[in-house]
Amino acid sequence: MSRRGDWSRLDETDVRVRPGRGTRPRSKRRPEHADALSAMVVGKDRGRWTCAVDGDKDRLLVAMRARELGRTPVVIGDRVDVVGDTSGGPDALARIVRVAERTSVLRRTADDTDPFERVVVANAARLLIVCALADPPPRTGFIDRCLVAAFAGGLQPTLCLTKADLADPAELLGKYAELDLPVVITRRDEEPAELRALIGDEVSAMVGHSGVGKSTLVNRLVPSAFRAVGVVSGVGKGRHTSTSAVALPLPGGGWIVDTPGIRSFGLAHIEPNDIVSAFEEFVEAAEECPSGCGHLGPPADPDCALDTVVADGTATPGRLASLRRLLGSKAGVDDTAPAAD
Ligand SMILES: Nc1nc2c(ncn2[C@@H]2O[C@H](COP(=O)(O)OP(=O)(O)OP(=O)(O)O)[C@@H](O)[C@H]2O)c(=O)[nH]1
Ligand SMILES: [Zn+2]
Repeated sequence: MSRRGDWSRLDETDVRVRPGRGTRPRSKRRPEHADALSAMVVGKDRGRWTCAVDGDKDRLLVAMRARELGRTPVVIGDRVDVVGDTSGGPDALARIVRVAERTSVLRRTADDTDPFERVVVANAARLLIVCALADPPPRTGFIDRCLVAAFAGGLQPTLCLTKADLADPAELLGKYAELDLPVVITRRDEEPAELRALIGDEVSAMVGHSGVGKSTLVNRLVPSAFRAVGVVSGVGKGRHTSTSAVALPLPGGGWIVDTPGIRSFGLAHIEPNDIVSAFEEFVEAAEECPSGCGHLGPPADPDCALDTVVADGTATPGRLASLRRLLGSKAGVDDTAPAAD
């Protein structure tokens, strides 16, 4: 199988033992592991994965990758099958034998230490884009790039605007009105009840620059008693020692995946049509575009058909402008990456 690009379509047939080289007879297939347990990966540290059996925060185990998995990446949020010592005891080590097809992916961008874009969170339903209304001032460039990563990766982007005691959200909201995004506005002296309800029992990934109030929010969402899960995986509070993402369990059954150390998102692989797909009313028109159309409109794409959707009244000019701003932000130079924390 070709590994790069194909991981999202993995199924159990991909973890068969490979046929021997040359004239050696085919090795027999591995047992199907009918007794495997299903689990969600909630932590990853130095070749060990912490998994929650059936997504239950009270049934944690630590696993290694089974040899038959080859180099299939296993990341936070992955749904995996585990076998072996699944007792979850202090010295118990289970084995991950299968990785389920992913429903969404969040990739971090390549950087100096690693030339490949890599998936950092799998299967998150939502991307919480945390942005302070002031101190630090909001950066729309960063928000736009997060939106592109979410739309292309199949996550529902959600704006989470913090520090509402310091500034009025109206101006910033105006810039995103046409995108129909869920928005929650928070401040540290208030319970984030609305955010809690939005997350529900699903997995949400969280991103934001340093200082926007992510920790403040997480502390409100995740009671300290629940925080122990992060410790098992060797991350959690002492996150300065690690840049791994970690999933923290919420009282409502959902999980929040903080992504410390992720400076920006991998957008290089994204095709314009991946973004257009998230804008239903433009999808059909995009098929009429010349091949390779970037959908930016004139002068870059003078024959782009998306303008016809506005001309016939199906979409507003503002909606197309918002879509094109996102398409443009993918192409733009990423000077919006938050500093490493
Ligand atoms: N005025 C005001 N300040 C806030 C609010 N939320 C957080 N802060 C402050 O903003 C600062 C940064 O908050 P953190 O929660 O540490 O931010 P963070 O995003 O986790 O930052 P890193 O830990 O650097 O990643 C702290 O001094 C908080 O007290 C808020 O709603 N209003
Ligand atoms: Zn086009």
